[in-house]
Amino acid sequence: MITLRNVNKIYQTEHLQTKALNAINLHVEKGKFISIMGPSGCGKSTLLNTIGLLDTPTDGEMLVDGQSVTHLSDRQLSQLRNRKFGFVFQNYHLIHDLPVLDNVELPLIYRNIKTKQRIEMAKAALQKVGLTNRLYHLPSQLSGGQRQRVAIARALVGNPEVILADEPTGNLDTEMGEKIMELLKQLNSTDQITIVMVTHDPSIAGKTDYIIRMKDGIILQKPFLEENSTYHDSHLC
Ligand SMILES: Nc1ncnc2c1ncn2[C@@H]1O[C@H](COP(=O)(O)OP(=O)(O)OP(=O)(O)O)[C@@H](O)[C@H]1O
Repeated sequence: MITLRNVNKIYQTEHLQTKALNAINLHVEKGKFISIMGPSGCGKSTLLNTIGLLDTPTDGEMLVDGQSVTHLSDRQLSQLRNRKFGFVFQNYHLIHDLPVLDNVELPLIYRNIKTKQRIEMAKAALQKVGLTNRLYHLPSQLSGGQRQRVAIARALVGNPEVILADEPTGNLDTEMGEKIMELLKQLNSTDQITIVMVTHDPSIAGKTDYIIRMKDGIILQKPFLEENSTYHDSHLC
């Protein structure tokens, strides 16, 4: 579904050059739930944002459904991004003065969907995350776990094939984190949504199909699950 071939990402500031991604080869297969782990600054978010077409590689090739995206215009990239991906962040990224329903509707406004249909789609997404009783609450009137559910509903509302989640349980206590993880697992297994998730929590990562371990911009280790199978080799080119 998504393939990175020899992808590098170099950030250049006035005093420092950082190789955030160093010759990354990776294939994300449809329907999988993958986690990315590694120390702070090793390139996890950069990798996630590159997969989601939010960051552009410095060089290397990226394919989405077998088509190279390397030479797409910004407009083509943002259309593909909006259609294909839903994003979930550690800090929820909700708009504070908009009620839950309006927050979830937002991505549909960019698709020129009419109001009535937008409301129906947003309500359906909120039903999937179990929040139909909070449609008109403001984010400040919700718990952390509920805010993350709203953010997941917003990611789901456009029917994405892939959810990219950057530490979705990072601000939640263990119990809430596990509930969010159950929800993501359910979306993966029932709705066949591919999920790539950055996490620092080994117990959360252990519930995913496989773990990509990074250090200094490099994919360090092939997935530890099924250590002796050929399965992982087909995922990491
Ligand atoms: N916009 C930027 N400009 C310059 N350097 C950057 C930029 N974004 C990231 N970096 C650098 O690239 C490296 C990788 O950053 P990234 O955010 O991907 O790491 P991470 O593994 O997600 O870290 P954390 O776990 O702390 O969130 C870091 O050394 C960081 O300082």
